[in-house]
Amino acid sequence: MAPQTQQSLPTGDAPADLFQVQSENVTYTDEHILSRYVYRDSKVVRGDGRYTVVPTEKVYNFKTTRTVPRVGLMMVGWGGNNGSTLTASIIANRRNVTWRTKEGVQTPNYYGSVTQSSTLKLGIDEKGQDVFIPFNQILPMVHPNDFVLGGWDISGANLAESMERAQVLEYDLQRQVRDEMAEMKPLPSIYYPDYIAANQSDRADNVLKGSKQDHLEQIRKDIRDFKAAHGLERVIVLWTANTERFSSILPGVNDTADNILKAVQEGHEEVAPSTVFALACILEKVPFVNGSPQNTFVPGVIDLASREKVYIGGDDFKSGQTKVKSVLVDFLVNAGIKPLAITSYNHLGNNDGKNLSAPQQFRSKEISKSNVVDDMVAANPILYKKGEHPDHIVVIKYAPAVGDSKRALDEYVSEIFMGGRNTISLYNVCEDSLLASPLIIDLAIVTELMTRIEYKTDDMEEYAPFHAVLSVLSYMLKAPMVPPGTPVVNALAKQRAAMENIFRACVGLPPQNDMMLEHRAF
Ligand SMILES: NC(=O)c1ccc[n+]([C@@H]2O[C@H](COP(=O)([O-])OP(=O)(O)OC[C@H]3O[C@@H](n4cnc5c(N)ncnc54)[C@H](O)[C@@H]3O)[C@@H](O)[C@H]2O)c1
Ligand SMILES: O=P([O-])([O-])O[C@@H]1[C@@H](O)[C@H](O)[C@@H](O)[C@H](O)[C@@H]1O
Repeated sequence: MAPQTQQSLPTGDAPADLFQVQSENVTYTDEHILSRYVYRDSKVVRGDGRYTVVPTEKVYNFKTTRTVPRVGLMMVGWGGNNGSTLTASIIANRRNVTWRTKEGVQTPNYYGSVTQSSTLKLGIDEKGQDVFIPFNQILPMVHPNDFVLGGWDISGANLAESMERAQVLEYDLQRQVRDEMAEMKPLPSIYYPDYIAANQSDRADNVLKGSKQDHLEQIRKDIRDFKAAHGLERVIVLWTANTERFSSILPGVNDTADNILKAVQEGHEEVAPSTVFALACILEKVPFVNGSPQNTFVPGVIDLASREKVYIGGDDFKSGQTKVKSVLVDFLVNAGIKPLAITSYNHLGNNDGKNLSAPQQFRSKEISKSNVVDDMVAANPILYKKGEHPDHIVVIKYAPAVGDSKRALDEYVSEIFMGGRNTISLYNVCEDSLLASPLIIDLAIVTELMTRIEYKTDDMEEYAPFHAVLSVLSYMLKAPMVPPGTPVVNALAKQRAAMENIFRACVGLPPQNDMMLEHRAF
């Protein structure tokens, strides 16, 4: 069989459809891609210490609208390090701005975005070679260059001032995009001081007055006005504002849709700004994604999103230290190696770090960073008895001098063969915002794509959207939200495979299985 050679991707702008699937199970119309997909799994029946396994099949019919709408991305916390960095980067990519650093001329890209800079295997060619395509070609997706950007911030600084304040991007790039960014000004936002660190108060010069109900109505109006002003067909709202403290879950207050809406009307103190934003979005039929760790989605919000069939997703961008952890622990446990202690320490000096230096805001982050290994540990009862798990320590310290350049130090101590020990130490340094910004792109793109996909099983009369809680976003998130009562998956490879295989199914392709029998059985 011919050796695998580095495959070159199609150059230039891919045609409207880079590929078409020829199958009796796939139909292309001008409006839709229709696929009939046989979902195969195995049903396990427990016996007396033995299992009976029955392979199962269920037909899902998928319908994907092919036309990509004009999409607005409204960020809460637009003037922050992530929001300003993302905005400058999209402008740079859109205008193909180049800039000089000591390493020479730099060109814009979307590295770190799985939709823009990763590939997937389409199949094998006549020589048995793998054929790869850009991930964003598997289904029609919005291109980040086409996002219409806007949003809110409690800081009134324009986006050029915010970019300068963030100190993330090289000056030679900043100077070339600052004029355009200076025209961008965040809308006034909701500010409830006790939800974020007191050290944020000096930024809060761009805040809404009035009651919580007034705030809800204003955010709804902002969304409608933004949509109308830019002729948008779809708006996605994404929280990249500061980490809030957790809200208490209170029966009669935030446990149902009606109660949480009543709590807002009554101005209940236990309703966070992020929750008001989520409610406003749901009522405007606009998807809302939470890039921070707080429990924005109290039960009442999930109830309302389900009732209104509006997508919500979260929590907390999975950008660096946790992303590595969700790969490393998956490798160790699946190799039969038993992590005994995971110590994750990091320090950073940006405003996020400043906010997280307050105990309640740190606690929100500690929770989202600590649960990421639970599914991998629970899946291996050979290594871990029921309820047993590795020591897992999370430390975050604020060191202004290092700015956005987060230092992450991790130590993994594991038990290996015959009582041996293995210690892996990692030192991971990078601009936190350069890790998070591509995730914002992917969260917005995948969320928008999901609004154009419906499914119908043979026992359903009509096509329907997926569950309101978009668990398919989990690859980009530390603490993935899932429909109530369903399993949480944190292992990064599984998360990516799920997203890829769902999109493959929408064009009638089987899940990627890496069996490569064509290269093993001659
Ligand atoms: N790698 C990463 O950067 C990363 C990874 C995971 C999660 N996050 C989370 O993303 C969020 C943003 O990170 P960042 O580095 O951009 O932080 P940042 O502090 O630079 O930006 C947050 C912005 O939100 C604004 N803000 C605070 N409360 C607001 C409100 N109620 N409404 C509107 N704006 C408000 C602030 O003024 C600030 O401009 C943080 O919660 C952080 O924990 C970041
Ligand atoms: O995603 P990740 O690198 O594990 O976690 C990061 C933390 O280490 C960092 O302290 C925090 O400021 C970022 O918001 C992010 O949450």
